[in-house]
Amino acid sequence: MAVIEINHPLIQHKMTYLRNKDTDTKTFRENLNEIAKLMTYEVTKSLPVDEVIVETPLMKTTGHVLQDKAIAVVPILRAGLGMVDGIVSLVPTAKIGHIGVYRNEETLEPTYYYCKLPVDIQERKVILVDPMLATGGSAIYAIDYLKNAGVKDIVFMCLVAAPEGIAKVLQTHPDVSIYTAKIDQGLNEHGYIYPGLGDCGDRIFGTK
Ligand SMILES: O=P(O)(O)OC[C@H]1O[C@H](OP(=O)(O)OP(=O)(O)O)[C@H](O)[C@@H]1O
Ligand SMILES: O=c1cc[nH]c(=O)[nH]1
Ligand SMILES: [Mg+2]
Repeated sequence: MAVIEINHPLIQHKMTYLRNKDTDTKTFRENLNEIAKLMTYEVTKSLPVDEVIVETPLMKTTGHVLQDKAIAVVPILRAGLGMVDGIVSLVPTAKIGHIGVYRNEETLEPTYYYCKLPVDIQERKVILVDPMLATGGSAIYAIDYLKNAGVKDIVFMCLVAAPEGIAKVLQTHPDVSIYTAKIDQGLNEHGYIYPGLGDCGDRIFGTK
């Protein structure tokens, strides 16, 4: 499908705080969640709705509600967890799955370690989330896993994407749209996105 870079002043403002190496853990977490929330408005633009009758204090009228099995949010552990609250605070009907994948520091290959998905996930549009799209290895692994579980409709939401990772995902999964807050310049020799924001999982959880 496509890569959509969501340029919005509020997102740009908050991204600058995420990038700043001196931003403390609490502020980092708050901004990450707020950006995910702002991006959700864009990503959910085409969610299906059902027509219902609702009674106001004056009269009956028709309204619309999100279809019951509309979406599932699936964070790629750990850093994806930093986006979940912001998203589900806007979409209360969303179910949540988890896929644990970490990148081997030497080979940069994705290493799978955990997964739990809603039983009806194949009936839902899945918003797969991870703040960072670097080589694309983790995202591609997770998309493969979801497709093997029968999921048909997947979009990928991240905050910072390297051109290399975008190309890899679009090449292997052209049916998956990528929503990102920023397309950055590239990857350094350690597979980190530059200018980037460092190791996102470690900055969210203070593990380094
Ligand atoms: O596109 P890739 O080259 O796969 O890199 C991106 C992945 O790397 C980071 O996770 P990490 O492996 O550091 O695990 P963590 O989120 O638990 O820190 C990040 O959160 C992505 O999941
Ligand atoms: O820049 C990067 C690349 C991969 N994973 C991260 O957390 N940051
Ligand atoms: Mg990760």
